[in-house]
Amino acid sequence: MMGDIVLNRLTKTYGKGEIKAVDEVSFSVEKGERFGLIGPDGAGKTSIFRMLATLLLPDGGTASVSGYDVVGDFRQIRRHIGYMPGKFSLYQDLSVEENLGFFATVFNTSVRQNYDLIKDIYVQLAPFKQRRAGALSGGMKQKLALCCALIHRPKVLFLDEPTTGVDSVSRKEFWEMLKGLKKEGITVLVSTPYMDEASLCERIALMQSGEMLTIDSPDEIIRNFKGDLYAVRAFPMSQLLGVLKKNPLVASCFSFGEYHHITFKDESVDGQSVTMKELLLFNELTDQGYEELEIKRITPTIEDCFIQLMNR
Ligand SMILES: Nc1ncnc2c1ncn2[C@@H]1O[C@H](COP(=O)(O)OP(=O)(O)OP(=O)(O)O)[C@@H](O)[C@H]1O
Repeated sequence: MMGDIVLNRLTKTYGKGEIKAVDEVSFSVEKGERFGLIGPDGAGKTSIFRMLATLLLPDGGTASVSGYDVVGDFRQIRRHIGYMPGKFSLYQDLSVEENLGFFATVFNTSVRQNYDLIKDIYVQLAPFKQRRAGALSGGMKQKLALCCALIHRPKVLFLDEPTTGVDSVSRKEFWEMLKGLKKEGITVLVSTPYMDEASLCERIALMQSGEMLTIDSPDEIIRNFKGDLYAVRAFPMSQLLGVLKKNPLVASCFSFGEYHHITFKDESVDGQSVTMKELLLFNELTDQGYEELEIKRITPTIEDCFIQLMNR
């Protein structure tokens, strides 16, 4: 099956080729799918968006959007897509209404013609329609930017970190709106540095330093976590990470909020099962004087999977 967005070994380098921002990345997004690019700053997400939106030329590989080639067919693509860049997509000195009207005019259409598509989102903005975009809250700005990216009824929507710097309530609302676009059949490629947003996509690509770590549904990625994950907490917490890292039972260990997350080594130590290792570790740490010790089996999050894949 031919995907709606197809990347085939797409590559972007900067400088004299020494910075590989996007390194032979391949993936395919189906029509109507909500697909997430998940990765920290510098992973290469923005470069991918800019190449797909025909604002940046690839240095290698190919990519197409709805069958149009990003190099040869850039005009068709520009008419066909909606693009919400991470920053500065709005005119700060124009009002809410004026921004929307402007984007409609650029695409040779009117707000009235496509109002039904943005209605659910725009009603939340309507009370502020006279306000300068620059004076809106972060969450409101993002809603307006989404409306502006949708106003010409694009078939494919590119959203580059739409929730960065937005409060958690607005982030939730924003994802609800994205889910609502499913019924319109719009293909959505969205990026985020927030691992907890990964589960809101149907499929995700985890990215780091220009490379894909894995591509799958969030559930499947979690199912593929290698080993059993445990959360460990004890008092005092300060030296515990180092102690765990040195422990021969422990395979991996990293700090995660108020806990440390660990996996045990695969090979059995003196024929001990994982449960026994948990017990052994508990006893060892108790002997070392740790108090209020807690070791519990947990389900990995996407962030745990990311860290595991990164260190593979
Ligand atoms: N114009 C440029 N010149 C030189 N290096 C660049 C340029 N644009 C991006 N880079 C580098 O390429 C790499 C990928 O950047 P990119 O912006 O695509 O990543 P990102 O995942 O979107 O991160 P961010 O959230 O910071 O934008 C980074 O190391 C970045 O410093």
